[in-house]
Amino acid sequence: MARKQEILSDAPQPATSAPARKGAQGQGSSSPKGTSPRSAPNGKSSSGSRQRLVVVSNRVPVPKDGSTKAGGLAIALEGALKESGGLWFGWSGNIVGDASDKPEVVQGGKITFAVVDLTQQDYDEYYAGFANRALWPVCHYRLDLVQLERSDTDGYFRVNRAFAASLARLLQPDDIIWIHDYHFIPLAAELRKLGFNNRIGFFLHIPWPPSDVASALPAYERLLRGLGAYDVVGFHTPLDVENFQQCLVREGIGQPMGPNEYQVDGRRIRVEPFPVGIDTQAFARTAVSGEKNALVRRTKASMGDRDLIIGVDRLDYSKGIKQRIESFSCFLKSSPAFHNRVTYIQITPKSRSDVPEYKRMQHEIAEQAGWTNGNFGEVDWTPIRYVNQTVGHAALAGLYRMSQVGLVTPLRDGMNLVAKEFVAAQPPEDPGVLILSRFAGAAHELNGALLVNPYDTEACAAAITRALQMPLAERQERWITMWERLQTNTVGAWCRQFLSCLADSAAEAEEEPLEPKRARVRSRSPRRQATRA
Ligand SMILES: O=P(O)(O)OC[C@H]1O[C@H](O[C@H]2O[C@H](CO)[C@@H](O)[C@H](O)[C@H]2O)[C@H](O)[C@@H](O)[C@@H]1O
Ligand SMILES: O=c1ccn([C@@H]2O[C@H](COP(=O)(O)OP(=O)(O)O)[C@@H](O)[C@H]2O)c(=O)[nH]1
Repeated sequence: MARKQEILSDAPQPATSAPARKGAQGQGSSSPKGTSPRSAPNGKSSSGSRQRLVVVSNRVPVPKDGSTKAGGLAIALEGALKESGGLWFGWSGNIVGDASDKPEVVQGGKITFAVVDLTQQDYDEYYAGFANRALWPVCHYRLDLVQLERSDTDGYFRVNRAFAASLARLLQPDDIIWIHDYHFIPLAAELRKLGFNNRIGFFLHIPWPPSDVASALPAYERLLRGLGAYDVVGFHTPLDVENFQQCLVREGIGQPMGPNEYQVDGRRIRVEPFPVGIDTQAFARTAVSGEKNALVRRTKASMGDRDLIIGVDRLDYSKGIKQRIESFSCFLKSSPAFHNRVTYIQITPKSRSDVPEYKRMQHEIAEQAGWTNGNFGEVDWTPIRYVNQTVGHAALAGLYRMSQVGLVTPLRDGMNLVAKEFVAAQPPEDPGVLILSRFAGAAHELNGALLVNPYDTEACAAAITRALQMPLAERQERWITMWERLQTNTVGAWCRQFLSCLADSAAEAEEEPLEPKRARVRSRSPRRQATRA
C-alpha cells in the first residue's frame, strides 16, 4: 500500500529503549506526456540514415584519464549512453595556456568522446565564476552566496560560443543533440546562429527556482531566451517545470501554446519533467557483491555491533552537511541511550575547491565534525567518521547495504542520486531507512522515506531516533514502495522518455509549423510593465 508523504516536525523523543536493530527482528511519476517512442536516436531518420545521439556536458568522463569524479550527471549519462552509443562532447578537465578549438577525440566502447581544453581565464569566468558563483547559488535558492561579476557573465557567453564552434566541426545534419546542465544554457542559440537546425534538447540537472529568485540572475532575459532556442527543455520535477513556466510568462518571453508548450521568439518549445534515475537492478547487484569489497569488510569489522548511519555528498553547501551534523549532535544530546551504539560515516569528496564559498565551507565542516567528536566521543568511540575521499561505486554500494540509516538532507538538490542508490542497495529482508530532505528532487518519488525539513534540527534528530528504532515490518513496507518506483524510473527510462519527447517535438513541428513571424507576447508582469512604461 502506498504510504502518504510525511514531513516530520515532532520534537525529538529521548530514547528510552535500545534501538530496533537492522538484522534483529523488529517488534512491531511524473512521467512526461506524449513520449511514445517515435523516432528516437539511433533509429532511422526521415532520410533513412541512422541518427546519431550527440550528448554535451561540461563534465565528460574520458576513459583515458582514469580518475573517478563524483557527480550524478556523469554517472547518469554514462548509464544512458553506454547502450545506445554516440558522441559525448564537453570539457577535457584540462586548463591550458592556449586552448585549441579542435576537439580531442577518444573512442571508449560505443561512445566517442570529444573534448576541448579551457584557458585559465575561461575556467575562472565560465566555470568557477558564472556557472558556480551565479547560476549554481541562484538555482539552489542561495541569493546570499551570489557573486556577480560582469567579466564572468561575458566569459560564460564567450565560452559557450567557443564550445559551439568546436562542436560544429563534428556535427552531422541528422544528429539529435542533447545538451546538459547550467554550464550550457546558451549553447543551442549559438548553434542556431551557426545555421544548425537539428533537434536540440536541454536537460537541467539542478533545480529551477521561482521567478522572484531566478530573476536575480545576471543576463536573466538572455538566459530565458537562450532556453527558447531548444526544442525540449527538461527538468527533474514538476515544481521546477512550474517555476520555469512562471518565469517565461512573467517576463513576457514565452506565449503558452498548449499544455507544456510555449512559443519563444517564433520557436515552439516543450517543457516537461523527466526525473533522472539509476540503473536500479545493476546497482542492487553491485551492492550484493560490494559486501565482499575489502573496504566494506574492514569497515564492518571496525563497527563492532554499532549501527551505521551513512551520508555521501560532494562537499557542497547545497547538500546541507553543516545542518546535518548539527542534527546528529542534537540526536546525540537528546538520545544518550545511543551513545557508543551508533556511528555516522560521512563520505565527502572535495568539490570546486577553487570557488571561495566552497573553500570556506571545507574548514567550517571539518571543525564542526571535530567539535562533535570532542564533545560526545569516548575513548573507544568516535561518533562521526568524516572523510574527504572519493569512494568507488563498488565499495559505496556495499557501505549503503550495511547501513541502518541513509541520511540525505540537502537544503536544495536537483535530484540526488545517492538517495536512490541507498534504496537500491538495501537487502529486502532487512532494509535500512532513508531520511530524505523534502527539498531534494528525489523526494517527489521516494515517498517511503522519512521526509524531513533539513533546517529543522530537532525534527531531523527525531527522525534519526525514529529510523534507528523502526520495526522491521515498517522498514519493509516503506522500502518496497521506493524499490518499485526505482524499477520504473530508471536511468534508461529517463533517457528514452526525454529522447522520445524530442522526437515527438520534431514530428509536431512538421505537422503544425509556426508562422514565421509572430508578435512578441505582451507581459503580464506588473514589474515589467512598469519598466516598459
Ligand atoms: O562537475 P562538478 O562541478 O564537479 O559537479 C558535479 C555535478 O554536480 C551536479 O549534479 C547534479 O546532477 C545530478 C544528476 O542529475 C543530480 O542528481 C544532482 O542533484 C545535481 O546536483 C551538477 O548539476 C553537474 O553538472 C556536475 O557535473
Ligand atoms: O565518494 C563518492 C561520492 C559520490 N559518488 C557518486 O556521485 C554521485 C552523486 O550524485 P548526486 O546526484 O547525489 O549529487 P551531485 O554530486 O551530482 O550533486 C552518486 O552517483 C554517488 O554514488 C561516488 O561515486 N563516490
